[in-house]
Amino acid sequence: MLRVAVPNKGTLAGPASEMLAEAGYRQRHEQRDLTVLDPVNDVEFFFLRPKDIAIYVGSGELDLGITGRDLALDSGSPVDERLALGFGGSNFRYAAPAEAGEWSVGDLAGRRIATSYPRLVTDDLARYGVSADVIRLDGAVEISIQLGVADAIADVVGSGRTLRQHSLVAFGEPICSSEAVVIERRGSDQQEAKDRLVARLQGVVFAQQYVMLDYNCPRDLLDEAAKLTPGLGSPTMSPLADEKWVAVRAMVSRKEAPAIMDRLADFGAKAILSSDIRSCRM
Ligand SMILES: Nc1ncnc2c1ncn2[C@@H]1O[C@H](COP(=O)(O)OP(=O)(O)OP(=O)(O)O)[C@@H](O)[C@H]1O
Ligand SMILES: O=P(O)(O)OC[C@H]1O[C@H](OP(=O)(O)OP(=O)(O)O)[C@H](O)[C@@H]1O
Ligand SMILES: [Mg+2]
Repeated sequence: MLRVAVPNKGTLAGPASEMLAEAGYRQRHEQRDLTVLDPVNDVEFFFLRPKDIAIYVGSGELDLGITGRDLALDSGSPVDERLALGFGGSNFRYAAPAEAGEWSVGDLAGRRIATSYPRLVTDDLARYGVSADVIRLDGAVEISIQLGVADAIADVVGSGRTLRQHSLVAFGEPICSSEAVVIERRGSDQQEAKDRLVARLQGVVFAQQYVMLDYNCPRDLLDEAAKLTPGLGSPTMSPLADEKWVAVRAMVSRKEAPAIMDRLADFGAKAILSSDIRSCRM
């Protein structure tokens, strides 16, 4: 049986479970449940703290895990990234008080840097050849400067609201650009079962990036229509009762769909419909 780690709380927990459910796996109904057995798919899910997941997967106790790329890197565990899931996006960045002027990474030399991700920070400072005092805190890192235990911080930046609230300004290149990822242990077994779960999740990730467009197109404009909506292979075209018209169906990128629909309408297509795709295998 495949053993898979899923975040039990925090930013990644809800979307991770929703994505697994969409991929056809049984998920917990009770927030407090720590395990869920899915006998149909021969998988057992373990609901763990996001920070601990790479440790369980890296030790070989669990076969796969969903966690943040930043957390996986910070764990130092021997895990590989199998799939990026497209949610939980953030940047891990240095920040310092706005009133202290413009900082660069070199200015961190000899300073105290508070963070919940000490390995990420230590490794990054080493890349710059900067020697500083890394102070490990569990959370609420943004307040540490105000409270006098640090001169600068390195933390997760999502919307940037928390930094602004504490009059902090990010500086330097992002240390890590993160999102939720599926990780596995380097060189572990159960390859076939792992590939199946990853393929199912890939199908959901892919489906979320596309919509299905259906529209009726005048037959003499089909070439133009095919250029606008080439689909992934080629668009499906079916005759209609009225011979002058053809029904066209093609997948298009979700982001580009509204503009493509405008252009289809402009050149005379009718009954242009966009619908969600829930999952797919390409
Ligand atoms: N706006 C955000 N705030 C916090 N984490 C985010 C955000 N966006 C994405 N993430 C990602 O979520 C993961 C951290 O999750 P979370 O903060 O829930 O865990 P935690 O800090 O260990 O738990 P907790 O905050 O409950 O102690 C990281 O991979 C981080 O990059
Ligand atoms: O840029 P923003 O959208 O404001 O989000 C970033 C903040 O969210 C996270 O905190 P979290 O809620 O996980 O609390 P924590 O600091 O206790 O981990 C992170 O550590 C930042 O503090
Ligand atoms: Mg957090």
